[in-house]
Amino acid sequence: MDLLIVGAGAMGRWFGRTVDADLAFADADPERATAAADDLGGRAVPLDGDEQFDVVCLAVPMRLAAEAVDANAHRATDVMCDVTGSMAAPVAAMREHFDGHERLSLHPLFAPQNGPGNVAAVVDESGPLTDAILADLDSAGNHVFETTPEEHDRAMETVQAATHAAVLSFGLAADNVRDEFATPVSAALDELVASVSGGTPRVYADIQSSFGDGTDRVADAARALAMADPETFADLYRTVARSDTSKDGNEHETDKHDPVE
Ligand SMILES: NC(=O)c1ccc[n+]([C@@H]2O[C@H](COP(=O)([O-])OP(=O)(O)OC[C@H]3O[C@@H](n4cnc5c(N)ncnc54)[C@H](O)[C@@H]3O)[C@@H](O)[C@H]2O)c1
Ligand SMILES: O=C(O)C(=O)C[C@]1(C(=O)O)C=C[C@@H](O)C=C1
Repeated sequence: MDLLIVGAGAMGRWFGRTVDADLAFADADPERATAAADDLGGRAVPLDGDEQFDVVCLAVPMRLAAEAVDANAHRATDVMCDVTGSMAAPVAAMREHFDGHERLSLHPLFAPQNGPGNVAAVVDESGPLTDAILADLDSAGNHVFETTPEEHDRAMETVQAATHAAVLSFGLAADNVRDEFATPVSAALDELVASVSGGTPRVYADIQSSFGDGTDRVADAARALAMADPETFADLYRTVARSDTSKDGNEHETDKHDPVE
């Protein structure tokens, strides 16, 4: 299969490394396309070209996903897919601009250096080439699971926006203290702060813009904990503990709304 990857950044490169295809890269910054093609083997092509490919995969920033579908649909013959991290907007745009062809939305739930891992997938219209892409992801050691755009985007409020807000607000609030004072809990949180703050700021800002309801819930919960008298604090603490126990009982939902009754 020949594959055009639009957006030659971290995720575009990950997709190019993972899928067995003849690669071409296009990017708003042509030097990035050339660098990715040189590193991974393939060629750089103009962003505004008309050459067609079996598969076009969009790896542009999330806020540009829908317009990138519109701008690039004419360059795909068989498959459009995206790895932009949101699903409702690109899937709707692919239905509008690439009706009657194979369509796939993928979200690798890890930074490239932490893969392989879980990959959420909306197989909106399947076919031989989407099957081949999914098989390549699987062969690379990823766990691909099917979801819907609605379920995915809702889950991102918890696993991305709320998670990042909790970790980053700890990073903002924490004082510098001597390492000897670290507890197992504070040390684990320090590691998470380092991991989350080691990414690309604009990627994390886009996640907040898209899924920020999760952050509002974290802010409300932190405020409730800060205002609580000892009895109320203990109630809130038990609410979290109960929900964690129910996870051990094989309930995998992590999204608990309205923690404050
Ligand atoms: N980095 C991660 O850990 C990660 C993991 C999973 C999903 N994602 C998602 O993947 C998307 C890309 O993230 P990334 O980390 O690769 O970002 P990145 O900044 O490394 O790469 C994005 C690339 O897109 C290019 N670009 C911007 N606008 C464009 C346009 N209109 N047309 C063509 N190219 C354009 C940029 O020049 C850049 O090279 C984001 O939406 C992000 O949420 C990121
Ligand atoms: O650093 C990691 O491995 C991540 O999980 C990165 C992370 C995240 O923190 O949610 C960042 C953006 C992606 O869309 C998916 C995963």
